[in-house]
Amino acid sequence: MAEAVLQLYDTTLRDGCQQEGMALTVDDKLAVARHLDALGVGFIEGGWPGAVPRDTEFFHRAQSELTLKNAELAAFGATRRPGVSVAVDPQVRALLVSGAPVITLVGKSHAGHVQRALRTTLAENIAMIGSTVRHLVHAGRRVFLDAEHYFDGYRLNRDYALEVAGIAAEAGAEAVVLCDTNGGSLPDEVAAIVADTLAATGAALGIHCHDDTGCAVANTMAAVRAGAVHVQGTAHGYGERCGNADLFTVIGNLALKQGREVLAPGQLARLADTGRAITEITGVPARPAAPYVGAAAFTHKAGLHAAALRVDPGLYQHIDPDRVGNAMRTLVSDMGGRSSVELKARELGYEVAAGSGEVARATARIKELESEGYSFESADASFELLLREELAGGPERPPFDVDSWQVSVTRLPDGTVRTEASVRLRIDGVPLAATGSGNGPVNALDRALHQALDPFFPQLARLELVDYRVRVLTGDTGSEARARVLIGYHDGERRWGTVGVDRNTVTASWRALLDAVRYVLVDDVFPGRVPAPLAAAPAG
Ligand SMILES: CC(=O)SCCNC(=O)CCNC(=O)[C@H](O)C(C)(C)COP(=O)(O)OP(=O)(O)OC[C@H]1O[C@@H](n2cnc3c(N)ncnc32)[C@H](O)[C@@H]1OP(=O)(O)O
Ligand SMILES: CC(=O)C(=O)O
Repeated sequence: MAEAVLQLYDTTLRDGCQQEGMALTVDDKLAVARHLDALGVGFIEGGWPGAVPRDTEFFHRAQSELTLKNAELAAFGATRRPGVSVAVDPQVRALLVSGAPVITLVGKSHAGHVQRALRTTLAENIAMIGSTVRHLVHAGRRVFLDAEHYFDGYRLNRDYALEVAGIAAEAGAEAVVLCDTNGGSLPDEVAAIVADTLAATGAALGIHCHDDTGCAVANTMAAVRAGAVHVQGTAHGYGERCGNADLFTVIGNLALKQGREVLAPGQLARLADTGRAITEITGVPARPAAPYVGAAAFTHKAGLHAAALRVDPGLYQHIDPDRVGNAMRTLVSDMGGRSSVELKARELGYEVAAGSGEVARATARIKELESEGYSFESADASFELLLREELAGGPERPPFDVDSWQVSVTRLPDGTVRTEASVRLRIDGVPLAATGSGNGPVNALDRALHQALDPFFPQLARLELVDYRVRVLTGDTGSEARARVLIGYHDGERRWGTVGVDRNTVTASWRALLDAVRYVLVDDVFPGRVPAPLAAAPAG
């Protein structure tokens, strides 16, 4: 028998927005909807018009500003209130006014919730669901019913849960979406309850899982195996408490592990980019380790893994990252060997061989420097400078020399604090000095360096310090603590990092600052570098 076509239903803009820290503007929501549509999901739930003013505005603006090519817009809302005629219920009316072609109603399927939260009778709740679905279908809308607390409700009172699913289907709901609202279920229970509900009602079933047991994706997959044909989830698993099922993971699993055609041909390769674009808009980072789309999903640190990956990337990767638009990355660290250095060097555009002396020496230096507190995995630029030294057979001629630098922090009588830095450098033997002030020693040193060097090297003007992290590494007994400073830069196109270590935090910072400047200038003094993208900015 042919497998049923699966409906992909995204609820990032409604349930995803119930996540702590998520506060999207209407413009943000419109932008996220465009990305989801471009990916090719079937339904985009935009919010709850009539309840949340921002969502009312979203649906209003969507009518003129959102042209969807693949998806249908769904408005979410509750069934009519107890004892109120559906025709006059203002919230039901707001759903129609939203203009959304699809309406997803939340209805209670847990007898205890009906009696205690809704404070009505079991029969009235059945009537609320039936009459609201019929009303909206009669008005020409496609309707889904989100059966809230379905799995817990089924465990409490199976007959009642089945009655809710049955009445919704009978009234015209296209799918009855079984919700694991509290997210407490496990995959075998979900599979059994979906299968039983399907057998008892014959309704088209959907699944909506929360991740409170860490099983939202597994539960979703189990439900599909058991016969669910409509799958709900959110980008990056955004959602209340522990989140929702991560729709990107579900899509990857369905498409690549089960051969289900959930997206149009070629669209799967947009998955990682869609994930990155959405995090840019929400400002809520995705987990680097998120399957398929995470920045670390195909990132390798262990030396033995790198050795095998050189032979065949499939030896340590479950899929080819290209299939989901992601990329393999290698990290260099003290846990790597020559193969890690070789792979990283190639990633950066250098042709080297693992057996070469240069690679062996770079590997040994990394191990030694990391034992002193350096960390190269987020400092690609510092690694590249080290590698180039080995490839060049010694330190490269610096584009400038440093004579001295100085920082002063002064508290003034009016209570303000002034931080100033001065640097003394030489370019081709010619001395120059500059000063800079900033909101702290690193900022002031950065400005002084720019002040001195930008007139000679205009390409430095693009360099922007975007991240500064300092970690104090407590020494072993008897040795002094050191500071490790990691600095992140952006030049408008690429992002990279440098590292410095010293007992003095400002000196460690200076080293990282200097590496960044040298990194930008090496192309001038050492032409011939094969341009290669540096580590992509992590999604989120
Ligand atoms: C599982 C889910 O995620 S469902 C989605 C939940 N999302 C949201 O709640 C976000 C939007 N919510 C809101 O803006 C508000 O809560 C509103 C507008 C819906 C309701 O606001 P208020 O009327 O002020 O009430 P309050 O927030 O205290 O909610 C309780 C009311 O909702 C009713 N209610 C609860 N569940 C349901 C339901 N499934 N169907 C219909 N009514 C419901 C309760 O009976 C109670 O009504 P009462 O005040 O007449 O007794
Ligand atoms: C409807 C919904 O979001 C839930 O039950 O979890």
